[in-house]
Amino acid sequence: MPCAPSVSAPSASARDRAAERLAALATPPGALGRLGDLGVWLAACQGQVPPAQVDNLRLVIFAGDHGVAAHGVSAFPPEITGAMVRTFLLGKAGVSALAKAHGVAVRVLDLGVDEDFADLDEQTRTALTAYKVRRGSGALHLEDALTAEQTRAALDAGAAVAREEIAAGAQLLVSGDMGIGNTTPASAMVAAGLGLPASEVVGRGTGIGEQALAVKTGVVDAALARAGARTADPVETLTALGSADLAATTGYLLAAAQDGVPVLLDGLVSVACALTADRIEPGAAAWFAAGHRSTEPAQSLALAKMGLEPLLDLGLRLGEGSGAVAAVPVLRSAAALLRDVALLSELGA
Ligand SMILES: Cc1cc2ncn([C@H]3O[C@H](COP(=O)(O)O)[C@@H](O)[C@H]3O)c2cc1C
Ligand SMILES: O=C(O)c1cccnc1
Repeated sequence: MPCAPSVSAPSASARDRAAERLAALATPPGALGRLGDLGVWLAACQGQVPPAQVDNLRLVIFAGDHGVAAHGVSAFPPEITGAMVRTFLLGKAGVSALAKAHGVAVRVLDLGVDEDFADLDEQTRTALTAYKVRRGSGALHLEDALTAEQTRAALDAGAAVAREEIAAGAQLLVSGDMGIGNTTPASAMVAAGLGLPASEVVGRGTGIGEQALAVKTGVVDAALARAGARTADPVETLTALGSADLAATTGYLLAAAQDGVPVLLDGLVSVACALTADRIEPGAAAWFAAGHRSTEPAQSLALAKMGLEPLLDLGLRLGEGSGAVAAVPVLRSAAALLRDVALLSELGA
């Protein structure tokens, strides 16, 4: 029987050679700061020095609805999820503008939106819903978000999508999220992974006030209590506390790490799923860089647990992949510096 793919580390020899090249550039030692470190990470992921410029970047937005959204945890109604999916298809969302500016390909997939998109033309609807697992996910404080079979199907779907993008030439993958209420399951997954109470992880999402924040905190604590000891297992955590879209995102990020393709992480959902991927296969996080710091406490806590320092800190709290895509020019800057700067030994001084 073939073994399931597992995660190997980025190339230590490419990392060492890249660090040597960085130290030998015609710049004062350390002058490139974190751009230098980022270039070294990229070279280690690619296994080549200098690293190739990152031209082929792909964002996949995993969309889904969340039963918990009917329980007062978001500032917006669930109908926005489907409306935003249509906006991604039109190329008019926040992340669409950023992706256009930075040459990032965007694909949106419905893993669990609570509607059937009957108004879309057949080709668009077929592509959008090809990996759909269910309509909406269970309200995590009251019932499991998914069945075990649905969790497996969603993890496999995300992995298949990552492999399609890699086969099409992706040099770097980004995950995006769309789903009203999704910061609640994402916070619960971080609380489960880090062993923290809701009060330490929960944030304001789309901009909820004090009252809704108290409701959201209570919901996450109730969900953690309901899941109990199952939170010790990352796949069980997805079944109890996640959703179809979050499980697919986890499978996508894990497959990127297994196949040795680097990832720029986005906000809370992306990072909660990255943490879960790293719990499933420890070492996966070595393939991830943090695009930005979101305003959600759980995102910062999960990044710290994975040892990742965000490239940008702009007060962004959008999701969709926006913070990762905004960091793409930083990544390209790092690659350009390690590729195109002369060596001090070549100066002839
Ligand atoms: C118009 C609009 C566009 C968005 N794009 C991303 N989100 C983000 O906000 C939601 C999560 O926050 P919460 O858990 O508070 O609902 C998700 O849909 C996420 O993708 C949006 C939210 C709205 C309203
Ligand atoms: O951190 C995020 O990515 C985030 C925050 C609020 C709403 N949606 C996403």
